[in-house]
Amino acid sequence: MAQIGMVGLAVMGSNLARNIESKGYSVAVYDIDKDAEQRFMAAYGSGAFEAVQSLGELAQKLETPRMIVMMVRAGEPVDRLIEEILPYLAEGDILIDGGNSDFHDTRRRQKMLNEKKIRYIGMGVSGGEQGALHGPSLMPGGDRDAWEGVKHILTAIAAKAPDGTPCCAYLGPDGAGHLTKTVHNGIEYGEMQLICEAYQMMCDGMGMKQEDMAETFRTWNTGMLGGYLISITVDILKYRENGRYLLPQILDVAGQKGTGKWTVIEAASSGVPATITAEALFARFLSNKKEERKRAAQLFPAPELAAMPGAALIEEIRSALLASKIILYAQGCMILAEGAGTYGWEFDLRTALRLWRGGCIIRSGMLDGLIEAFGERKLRNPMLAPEFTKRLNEAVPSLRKIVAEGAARGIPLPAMSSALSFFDGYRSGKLSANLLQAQRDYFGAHGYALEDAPDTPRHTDWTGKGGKITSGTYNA
Ligand SMILES: NC(=O)C1=CN([C@@H]2O[C@H](COP(=O)(O)OP(=O)(O)OC[C@H]3O[C@@H](n4cnc5c(N)ncnc54)[C@H](OP(=O)(O)O)[C@@H]3O)[C@@H](O)[C@H]2O)C=CC1
Ligand SMILES: O=C(CO)[C@H](O)[C@H](O)COP(=O)(O)O
Repeated sequence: MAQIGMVGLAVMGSNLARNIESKGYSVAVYDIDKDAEQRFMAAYGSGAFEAVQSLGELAQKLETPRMIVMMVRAGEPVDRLIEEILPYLAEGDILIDGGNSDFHDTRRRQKMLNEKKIRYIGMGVSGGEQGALHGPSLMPGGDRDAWEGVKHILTAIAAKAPDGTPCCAYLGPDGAGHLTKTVHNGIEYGEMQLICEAYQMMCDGMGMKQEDMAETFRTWNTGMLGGYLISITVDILKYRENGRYLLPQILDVAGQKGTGKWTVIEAASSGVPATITAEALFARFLSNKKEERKRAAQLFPAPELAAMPGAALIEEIRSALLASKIILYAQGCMILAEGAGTYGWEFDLRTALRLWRGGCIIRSGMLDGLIEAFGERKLRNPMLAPEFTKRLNEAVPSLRKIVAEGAARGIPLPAMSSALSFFDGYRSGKLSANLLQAQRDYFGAHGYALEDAPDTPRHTDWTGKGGKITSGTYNA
């Protein structure tokens, strides 16, 4: 009998199964793609693995209560798999969805499964192929007693943070784990786009050679700015195939599998201005319009300016990246905090931040500072913590300079520009929304309030021709 089942043996499922087995557990493995299953057994079958031919056989081969991890594509395949496996499960069995599921789906599935007395965990997994094999960051949410049943396995396979604690902890009920993973990926989108913009400034703005850019990113891989994404950027910049750098040969059309989009949808639903992830997502969409972009490039030439000189400018790009990254993480924290309130979860933001210190794609030198910032006092935004306030005041002048240089040269910097706009909006005691409210009241009788009576709605007949009926003043 096997102690745990793994369904889906592509890159994540197969490596997680190997990780679990390496910690002394026996694993029953199953994939609908029988070639994938055979390849897995041919390579690793000498270990404590047992391949099964059907979901019914999987259920028979597992110790009870059964623990089954699903590592399949998010969306309809998860629903289909649950429907197919359900007849073979018994009361108290534990199903874990380790894919990148939309947390709304996880909430729905947990409710449905709990009614059938099946325990459910929606678990974010991050770290890609290497993380899954050697230690991922695991973000479980769902049934607490299911967590109690599986935590010995999950904490054994998880990455360890620099202080030695496992990057795996229970985050809260139903969708808490998957929302945490979604926001992780939203931050991932933002940070990747910011790094790409720094690269484009160096490459197109300064005409730097690829080996010099690699060396620059290498020196940046320290402190708050340092982290996994900077380190892989160094490797990518250095990589050659047949003597030629590979990076310039790669088609500039970005893919995406949904989590960035869901982060932006959740941010919009809960009224959080997650501007950097939104711009990073839209930048991917724009990259897809390759043919149109090529045509437009003929019609709209870039401003002709000499390449930007100087080592000092590289330091400005570094600072601009740091300022943007602080704002990006602050926006991510805002989404999580808002989500926890909306869905009524007992959710400690610091637990999520601790899980991101090892194993995951956004592990970086910024996390300890964020955990400390939220520990000190009930902060809504880490930008208001003294350490981050100081860093931002030091680095934002560089962000202004780089955004201006990019604009003058026609280099698109959507994530950095939106970081700066957010920053300036956030630090403005007075915005132009007074005019906006007046416009809404003018054309739709939506009402507005005065500075000295913010809770008293009023309406003005701006043209002298309006009626006496006003619109409701609710916010959607
Ligand atoms: N790749 C990554 O870096 C990361 C991926 N994830 C998430 O993990 C999940 C798995 O990703 P990944 O490993 O990349 O794999 P894929 O999503 O590419 O493939 C999943 C595997 O599961 C199989 N499968 C699909 N439906 C079933 C089913 N009903 N029963 C059994 N097997 C099934 C697929 O077979 P077939 O191909 O025939 O459909 C395939 O072999 C996804 O949700 C992904 O978003 C999370 C973190 C990182
Ligand atoms: O979850 C992941 C990393 O954390 C996966 O690699 C995911 O596929 C990345 O998102 P996208 O494919 O949309 O870039």
